Amino acid sequence: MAMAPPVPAALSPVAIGGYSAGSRRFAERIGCFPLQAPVPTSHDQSFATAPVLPVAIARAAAAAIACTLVARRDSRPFSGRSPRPGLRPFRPPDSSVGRFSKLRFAAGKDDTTGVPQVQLGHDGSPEAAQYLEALQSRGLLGPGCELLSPLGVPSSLADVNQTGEALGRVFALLPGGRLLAGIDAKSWTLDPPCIGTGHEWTMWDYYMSLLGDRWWDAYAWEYWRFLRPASPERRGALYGPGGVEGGALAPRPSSCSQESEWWAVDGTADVVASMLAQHGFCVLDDFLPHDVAAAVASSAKAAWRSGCMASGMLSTGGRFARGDSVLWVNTQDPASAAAAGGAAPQEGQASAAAPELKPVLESIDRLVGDVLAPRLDCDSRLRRVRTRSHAMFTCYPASSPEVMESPGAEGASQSSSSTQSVMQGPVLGSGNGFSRGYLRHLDNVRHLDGGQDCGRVLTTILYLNEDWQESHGGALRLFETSTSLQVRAEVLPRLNRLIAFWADEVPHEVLPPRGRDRFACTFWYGHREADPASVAFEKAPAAAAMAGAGSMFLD
Ligand SMILES: O=C(O)CCC(=O)C(=O)O
Ligand SMILES: [Fe+2]
Repeated sequence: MAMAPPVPAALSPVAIGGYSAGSRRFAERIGCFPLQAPVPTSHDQSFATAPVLPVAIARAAAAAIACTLVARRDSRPFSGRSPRPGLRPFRPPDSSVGRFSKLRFAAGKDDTTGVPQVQLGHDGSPEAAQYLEALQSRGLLGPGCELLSPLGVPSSLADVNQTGEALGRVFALLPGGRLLAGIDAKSWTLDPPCIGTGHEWTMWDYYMSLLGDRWWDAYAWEYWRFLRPASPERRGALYGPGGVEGGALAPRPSSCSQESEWWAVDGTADVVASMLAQHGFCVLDDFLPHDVAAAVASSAKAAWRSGCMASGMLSTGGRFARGDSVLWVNTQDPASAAAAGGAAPQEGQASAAAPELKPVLESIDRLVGDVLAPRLDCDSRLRRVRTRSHAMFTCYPASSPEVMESPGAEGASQSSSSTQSVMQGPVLGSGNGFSRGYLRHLDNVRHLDGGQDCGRVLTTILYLNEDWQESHGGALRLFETSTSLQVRAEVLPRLNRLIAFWADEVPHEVLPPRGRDRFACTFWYGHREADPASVAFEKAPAAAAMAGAGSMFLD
């Protein structure tokens, strides 16, 4: 077997975020956010300090979960206080409790409209009718749900009925063609506002604690019911004529001969800034000279091949939501760090001397500090920026052959035309209860009920994948903030493409890549030094940019 190439010095891990296994399990169990990122003490996944959780919160959460579990064991509907604000257990009418233990998912997709369609079948029984009416009356059927037969009339669906299994009374055909295992829907279902709120992950943690791996089916059910493609007007405004991806793509003037930093030229810079202001994100192709981007891409690949990337971890401790592997690389110049008070990189840290990262940093800093900040001066967010994170390299590994061959993969690859790309979703990537992309989230949940401000203001991502086609999946799907699961745009992770978006305003999801590893490098601009892995941002609009900000790591 060929030897993996050596890791370039520039990519030796600084510290890879995460929590000690014990504290992570604890956080997962009670579904609470650790309040403080622990300071890394070594270069692996373990940190010495466990996250600090106020005892009162921990006890309250544990008690609420215990109460729920007891309620379930007794087969009584959950009647305790909801442990998660925003989580409202759904209770079907009493007569149907216990009857819908086999909500069955099967294959289905809509070929014509591009609107994700969930088709619901049932056995025609009064209980099924009650259940579906209850869903409908609570607005829980979702916009794409369609009954396969009128209530009271059994739905005929030959291939589902032929399985020979005892069917439940209600079953669902989801887009993507994947046959999902049944979930127990007897005591609750999710409320649309839960999806994408600050409590989303604690809620899914909670469901996981009840359902084990089957939580994924619940997620898929909710996702496909409520996913809405971008409206035609929105598509026209964001995607450009005929384009299905690259929303708010900054137009590179054909007259511009400048290869490097063409986006900083006056008129174009105005367009870029106004895209961010108008849409909340902007996309720049050919962001760097090609050889600079290619060098970063090959470093990322080398790091992945040499095995020095570690599993991405949520600050909640949950692992299920993301399928990437991560490597943080220090971008701080050792000399200036030392001058700023001895915050020199520790053993194993890479430095700003990393030749392939230096021009990247210079360009991204220039974009944020010289192009966006002065033009968006009235936007208080950019004025607050004082720090920039180190570089976070990510790899979302190619889906395994089994996933590739599943009906879901087939369904999704057929959907590569513009109207149907929206049919791709996380269901395709699921396996062992984990996502192979990164489920919908915000990079900063500060606006959301109970959300904590992690300090991130602007997310910038440089994509590193040559010849990436739509059939490779892996798009960054951006959602509207106001409406649950309303798609805003999709962006393919093409080499040398940069996307910038507001960390607290644009919910997004990474769709699972197909057949190819997907690489990217992310930097966050923040308003305080405590943001993970941050350093002072020299071009910071804030008057008192933090000098020699410390390094905290949390991926
Ligand atoms: O790689 C991407 O496109 C986005 C990754 C992401 O959302 C994250 O790391 O927070
Ligand atoms: Fe993100």
